[in-house]
Amino acid sequence: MKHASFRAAVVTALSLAAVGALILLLLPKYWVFLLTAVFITGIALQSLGLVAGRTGMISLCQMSFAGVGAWVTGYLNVIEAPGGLVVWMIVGGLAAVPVGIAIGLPALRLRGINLAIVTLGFSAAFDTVLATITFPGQTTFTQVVRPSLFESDYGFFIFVLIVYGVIAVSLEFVSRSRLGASWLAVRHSERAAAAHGVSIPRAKLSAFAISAFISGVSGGLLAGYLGTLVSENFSMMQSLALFAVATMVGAHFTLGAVIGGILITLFPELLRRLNLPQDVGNVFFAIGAVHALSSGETISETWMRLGRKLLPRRREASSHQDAGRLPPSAAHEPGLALEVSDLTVRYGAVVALDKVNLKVPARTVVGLVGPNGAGKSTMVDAIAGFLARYDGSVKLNGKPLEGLSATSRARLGIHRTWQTTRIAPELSVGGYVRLAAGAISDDELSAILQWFDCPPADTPIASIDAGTRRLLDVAGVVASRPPVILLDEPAAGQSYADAVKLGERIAAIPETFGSAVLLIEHDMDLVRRACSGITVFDFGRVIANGAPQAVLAMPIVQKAYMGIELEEAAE
Ligand SMILES: Nc1ncnc2c1ncn2[C@@H]1O[C@H](COP(=O)(O)OP(=O)(O)OP(=O)(O)O)[C@@H](O)[C@H]1O
Repeated sequence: MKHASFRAAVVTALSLAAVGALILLLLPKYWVFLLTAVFITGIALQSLGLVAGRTGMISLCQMSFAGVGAWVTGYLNVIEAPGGLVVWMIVGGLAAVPVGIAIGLPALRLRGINLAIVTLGFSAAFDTVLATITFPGQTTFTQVVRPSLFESDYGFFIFVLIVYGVIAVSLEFVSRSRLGASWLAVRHSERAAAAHGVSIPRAKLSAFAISAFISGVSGGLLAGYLGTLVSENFSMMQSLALFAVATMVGAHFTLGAVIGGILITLFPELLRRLNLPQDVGNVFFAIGAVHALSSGETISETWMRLGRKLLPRRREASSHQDAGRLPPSAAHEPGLALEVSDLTVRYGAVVALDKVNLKVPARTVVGLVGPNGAGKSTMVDAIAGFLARYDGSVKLNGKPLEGLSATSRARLGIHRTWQTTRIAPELSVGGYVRLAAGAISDDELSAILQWFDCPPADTPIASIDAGTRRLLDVAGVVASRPPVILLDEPAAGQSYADAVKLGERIAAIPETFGSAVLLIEHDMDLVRRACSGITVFDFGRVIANGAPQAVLAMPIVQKAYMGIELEEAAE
């Protein structure tokens, strides 16, 4: 994993160095000056790509964060604070962080259009404030002093390119870390992210904070680039145009941020040469954004897809390394791992669970079966903390869980899978297992993936089929070796042979990893193979409980589950 981050970082740094050298060698000063703006805009786009592209939150006030950074940089320049532009723009970026967190707070509750309105409102308010207080040095025409090493336009281009590279490389590392994986997981499914113990508030606020910092730095760079600034540089319209371009190009890709920077900077230049009004650019950006949203593909993704077709095929996803060693079996408390007492759940008038009791001893696999609508998934939701309220109690190793969120329950040791997988397709196989399992060595990761017949760690999840994703879902929760694992129909979509194999694997989980498993399944062969005990639900009540063979032979179970009439079953 670290190697992949390092490789990506080196590729990014070398590409930027090569592009920078070509620009400096081949282009006249005017174009170098314009391209400096491309990379400054690219930095602002990277910041928006983080919050919108990676984490899935709409931010229509990104240029306001840049405005905060620029204002602070301008102020430090006017008072001749020590450190010069490098320090000023970092301080400017840091000043934007609390603003980013303040804007991120509504994002904890709001999504989509509601979050868009809040961020747009902030942008409009910031416009007014900036127009009133004006930029430091604006009225006295005090130029922001550039670093002495990078004073000329050529020098400042190199300076901006270095800052762009440092931010792009840092984002490469962060995006491959657990924090980066948690942003993608939150974007894809907040519930699934919480089930892995991801703190949704922390993921969202960290995305806003880091994004505001980067945007603030871009504002500081703009101050050094232009010398003096006016409030129009950071207006609401600028934020809207930035968002439209970020959506169109896919600003969370390094390539996308550069393409977006080129569009925003050079399109107005083209329009000026064609004697067309500048506003035409915004119309073009809006159409591009709508196209990207409706086609589901950004310009970067289109280019990368075409690149993959045109360029000679890289070797297919690597095969597994030599089998590593599985992590040791976890030593969880003996006794009852999970105890559910008198659990009642109502959805309005529907009583989904009615005073249900269930026990899962440590290091065992217990099956939970019943016809469709019997209440099995509701049971998993209640145990894992995904229901707003229920009556009764759920205990993990004897400790009541009432009042704890899904994230807290996951951190205490209840991990679950879902009936339909909710794995972020942008992650790699290894990235997903690390998100689900936390600290795990490369060897252990490889061994677990092999144990479940999952593809190697560097395989992109987008390239694997639905059945394999379900296996990966199970591998992720098992790799974390929690006291209790809840598997919701893991064999759905698997072939008979694969389901048999999966049953054997699930039966071996307690011995191999130390976890207890509550298994919901309709495949009775798998249940017989994997479980030491089963509980049968019908209409939200427990109708039978005991050893699999005996319970599945009960007439009441056969009638409820398989539709066999009592009389027939009794014969
Ligand atoms: N969000 C909801 N709002 C209202 N009713 C619900 C909701 N979720 C489940 N129900 C109802 O609660 C009952 C139990 O549903 P649940 O999904 O838990 O059953 P299940 O045993 O998991 O079924 P399946 O095997 O089809 O997944 C059903 O009558 C269902 O219609």
